[in-house]
Amino acid sequence: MASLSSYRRQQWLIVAVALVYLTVALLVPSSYYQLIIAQVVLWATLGAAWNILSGYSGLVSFGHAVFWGLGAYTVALGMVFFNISPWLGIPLGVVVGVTAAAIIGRITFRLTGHYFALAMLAYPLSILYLFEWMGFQEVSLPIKRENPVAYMQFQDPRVYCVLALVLLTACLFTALRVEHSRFGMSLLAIKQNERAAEASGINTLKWKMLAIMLSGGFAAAAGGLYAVLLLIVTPPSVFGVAVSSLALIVTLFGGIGSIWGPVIGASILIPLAEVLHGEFGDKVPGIQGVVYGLAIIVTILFAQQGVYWRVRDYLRGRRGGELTETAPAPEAEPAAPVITLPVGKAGGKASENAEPMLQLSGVSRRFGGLLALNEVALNVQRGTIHGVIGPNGAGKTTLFNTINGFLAPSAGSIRFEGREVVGLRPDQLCKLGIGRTFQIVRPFARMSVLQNIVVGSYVNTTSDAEAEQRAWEAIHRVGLTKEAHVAAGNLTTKQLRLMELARALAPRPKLLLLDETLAGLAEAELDGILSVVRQLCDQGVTIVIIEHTMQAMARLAHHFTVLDHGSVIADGAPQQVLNDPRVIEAYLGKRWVERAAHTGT
Ligand SMILES: Nc1ncnc2c1ncn2[C@@H]1O[C@H](COP(=O)(O)OP(=O)(O)OP(=O)(O)O)[C@@H](O)[C@H]1O
Repeated sequence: MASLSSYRRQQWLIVAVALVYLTVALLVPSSYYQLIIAQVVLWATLGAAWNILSGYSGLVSFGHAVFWGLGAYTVALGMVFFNISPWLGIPLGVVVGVTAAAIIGRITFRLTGHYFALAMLAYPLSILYLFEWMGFQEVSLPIKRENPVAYMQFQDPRVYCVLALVLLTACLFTALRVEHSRFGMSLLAIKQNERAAEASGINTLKWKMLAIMLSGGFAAAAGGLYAVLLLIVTPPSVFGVAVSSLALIVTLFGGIGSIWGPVIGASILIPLAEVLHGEFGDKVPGIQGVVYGLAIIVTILFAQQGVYWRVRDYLRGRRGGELTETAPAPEAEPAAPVITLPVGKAGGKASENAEPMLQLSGVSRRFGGLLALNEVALNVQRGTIHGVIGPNGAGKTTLFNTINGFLAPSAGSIRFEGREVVGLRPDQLCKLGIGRTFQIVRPFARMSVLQNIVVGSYVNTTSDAEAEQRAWEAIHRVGLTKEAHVAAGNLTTKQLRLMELARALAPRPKLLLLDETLAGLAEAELDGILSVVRQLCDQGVTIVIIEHTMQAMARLAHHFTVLDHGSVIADGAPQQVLNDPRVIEAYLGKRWVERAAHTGT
């Protein structure tokens, strides 16, 4: 996590930027330019609100106009029908925006990727037609000459700049708080790999719901103020595709996933588009669209993550790839964590009569007509390394997915420490003590090794300091202390594997599922990882490992289970299993079994 000083610096920077805007707004003589400044700030607020959901969690929304429009219409209709002042109308709009966000999130978070993006597009469009159908084609805010201030109707447009700046500052402070908390780290983890985040104990639905509600609230507030500024609201002007697109464009151009992106994007693009429209709009109608189109092309060609990240990467590249805003490594290493085993002994010596830590019986999993797991029975003894092997497509990953809750078994029972765990979510299983790594390592590339691992240690910790302490423990255990502040994107394959291991260790699991942890490593690199895995077992972590590298497995595992076509075909001590003709046949084919029998090997 970023240090406190970096957080404070950013807070001061927000205040400084707001003051610069205020000074410019006060100095600019023409009310036309003052209105443009107010609009810049409102679009930056919409972009920053969009960023809280889409920038951090990666769930791209093409439909933020729905919140903006609901905020605008709440203010307009409240004033027309109930004489409600915008001072109250805007907070009411926020309530409507947050409620809409909660409903939309609950429905739409079932989807991911481009399905989510397209579904989001449907909301503002359907509401646009609904409002037209209800006869709200053009709603003008009544002019209140008798008491303008009570209805937010000011002679001086600079007052609107001040109000918009207050809103933007609140939104940026909130976004900064999110960015520097377990909330933001959890959203970033979801963005990189939602499944890995769940396996790290993160309740992904909870954080996504919070993000969309915050985002919807700020977008609605900005929409409400926009209605006050323009005094007229039409469905296409507040629910139209152009609104959602602009939120996206200013943020993508300025820098996605950073609080500064929407500010940079809106500050460059909105004045450019408005001034060109003012100067050449009569000769080149739609010139604003050209500006936004060019901004997208420039982003795609020169700065896919946006101007902010391009500049930051350039500056960081000159400093040499280290992340400087992270806290320094503690001078004295934290004491090695003590993991106590409730039953049995650590060190790969399972007690013969002890109840297995993990017990699977009759576990089947169907994918349509394919039986990926067929009545699998498996006992993992506490304190052992249990290898699961089998040819490609045998069902090994499906087995892990059912154990850690990604997939529900079609039949059978899974007991962990005597408790039936079928039906529990991955984050709940992680809390119980089941950790997991993945075949494909997906680090949070821009985050440091420490930050990557802190995400894993949020489970069962209440404070950020405790989470960081646990992350350090995990870092020391896998031997990545020196690399703690290096950006994960700069690690070697071996270091990435160790980091992934540390992330799974951070919540102090009792049982660790390692999915092909040795994949992609050179022969010389294997020993380092193998000794870490052995050490973990010696410290009391029970390990189930899937691996293709048979020699490495034979050196590591105390017990083998072999899967083929979803069924267990052998189970026992490594040597006994490896000489089993059914295993040789599954791996090498019938001819090898005959040859082995012939030669006696
Ligand atoms: N979500 C899914 N939908 C349909 N079929 C699936 C799904 N996941 C796995 N399968 C199928 O189930 C079978 C077992 O796959 P699984 O990935 O568990 O095998 P594996 O032993 O891990 O293979 P590998 O060693 O190649 O990773 C395969 O035939 C695979 O195509």
